[in-house]
Amino acid sequence: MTTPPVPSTVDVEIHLLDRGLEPPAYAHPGDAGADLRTTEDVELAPGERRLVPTGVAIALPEGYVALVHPRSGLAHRHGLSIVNTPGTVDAGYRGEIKVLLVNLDPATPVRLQRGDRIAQLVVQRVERARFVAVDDLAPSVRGVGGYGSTGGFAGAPGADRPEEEKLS
Ligand SMILES: O=c1ccn([C@H]2C[C@H](O)[C@@H](COP(=O)(O)OP(=O)(O)OP(=O)(O)O)O2)c(=O)[nH]1
Ligand SMILES: [Mg+2]
Repeated sequence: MTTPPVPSTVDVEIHLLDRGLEPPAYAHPGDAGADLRTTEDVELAPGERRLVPTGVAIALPEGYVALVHPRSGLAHRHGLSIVNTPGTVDAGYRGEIKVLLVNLDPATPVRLQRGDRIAQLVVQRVERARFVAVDDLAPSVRGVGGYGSTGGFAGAPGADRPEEEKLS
């Protein structure tokens, strides 16, 4: 019988700037994102965006990043998203993590109360690139094709036109 692998964890220092709120937490074992809460009551009109505080500051180890992702349930039910999704929290950042919320619903305001879970923080390893200048890039199968070069969806306007024509 094989033993299940031990989940990978990393210690991340956290400073709770608002001790009245629950700290970020994973809702289930195996979840990638730990939920972040708003410290404030917030009302967002349709189309409005707002930088919302979470009351949390962290010190990531070098070689890690924390990404601020929307919560899919709030996006689905209320059209609540994040303008700069996913937000990037650098390893060297010691300030309060904030969430740039946007109400994408065309008609209905979003009303959040202090303590509501508004986003999720995904901590992951990240490589730093050493950029090496060259005159010719290594060839690849894709080459310079992008922006829909492999096709879109069947009902899209112009879907019957050749791929090269649609790109120009
Ligand atoms: O959703 C986010 C995104 C960023 N930040 C904080 C942490 C991050 O390390 C810092 C800078 O973010 P970013 O590099 O994305 O913004 P910038 O516009 O490039 O600002 P800067 O010039 O400070 O790097 O802001 C957040 O709290 N929440
Ligand atoms: Mg930056």
